[in-house]
Amino acid sequence: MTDICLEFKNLTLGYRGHAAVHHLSGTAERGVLTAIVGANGSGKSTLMKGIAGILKPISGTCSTGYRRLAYLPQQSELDRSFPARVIDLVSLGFWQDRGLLGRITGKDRAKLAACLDAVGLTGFEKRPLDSLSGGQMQRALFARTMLQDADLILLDEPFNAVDGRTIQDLVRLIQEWAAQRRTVLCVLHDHALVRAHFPRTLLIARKLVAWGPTSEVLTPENLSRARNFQEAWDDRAGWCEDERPGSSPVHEHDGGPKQGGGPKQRVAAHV
Ligand SMILES: Nc1ncnc2c1ncn2[C@@H]1O[C@H](COP(=O)(O)OP(=O)(O)OP(=O)(O)O)[C@@H](O)[C@H]1O
Repeated sequence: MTDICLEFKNLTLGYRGHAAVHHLSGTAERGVLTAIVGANGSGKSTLMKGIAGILKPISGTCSTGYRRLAYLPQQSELDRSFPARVIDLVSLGFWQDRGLLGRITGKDRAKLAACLDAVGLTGFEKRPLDSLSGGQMQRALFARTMLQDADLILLDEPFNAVDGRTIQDLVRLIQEWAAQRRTVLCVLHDHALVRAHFPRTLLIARKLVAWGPTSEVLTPENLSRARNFQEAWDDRAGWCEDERPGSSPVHEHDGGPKQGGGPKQRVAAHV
């Protein structure tokens, strides 16, 4: 039995016919902690949405071998003015087991208390969400993620506007998840943090630049290639930049997988 949790085959994702992530192929193994790195607009969140099934592929496939998925979007995509308390938000982690109106059992309450304790929020149960600091909110969202008991966890910029102490605590939790054989993909901008704590990295610039051991991916050469790809990108294009008029025939990503033969990857496309 394979230990692959995720497999991309020539995956292209985008919006209204405009591709945002091109021809991604590779695999992620179970229990591996991977950082997703790239400039603003390089397609990191688009990739997360594709894996979560929120965006359907324009072409290619994203196949998954996971049992349960937990997806934590960027904080900017969350509405904190919703009149709810910490306990309401965290209890949503039971949704897959209990449904929205399901009764929470005594055992569930003990689990909930343990998760709040693990993120340092014991005593915050009744606090309204709009009274939390950014770091406290992120801790509550991590507690909800823990309750989901997912084997594939997607975190989109979880450390934005979060202080060093909170980052340290949350990184420790992420490492525990990986030690429990959960697969974690985490979008990050801080390369020092990635080098220190994330064994694997996927570097993206609308297409895969490199994917593999972090020390082999975050090289000056790969980062410079990523910058060049990104700068050359035309957001209005509906086709691959490798196949623009004048180089080879144009395709619109609607005829199934067609390889766009870009520059060769320097690192094997699997983790
Ligand atoms: N809902 C949408 N509709 C149309 N285009 C979108 C949508 N969301 C993202 N895009 C475009 O897709 C491209 C990739 O965006 P994406 O958000 O995936 O990048 P990112 O790497 O996550 O950026 P950042 O680091 O700024 O969060 C961008 O050109 C963006 O404008």
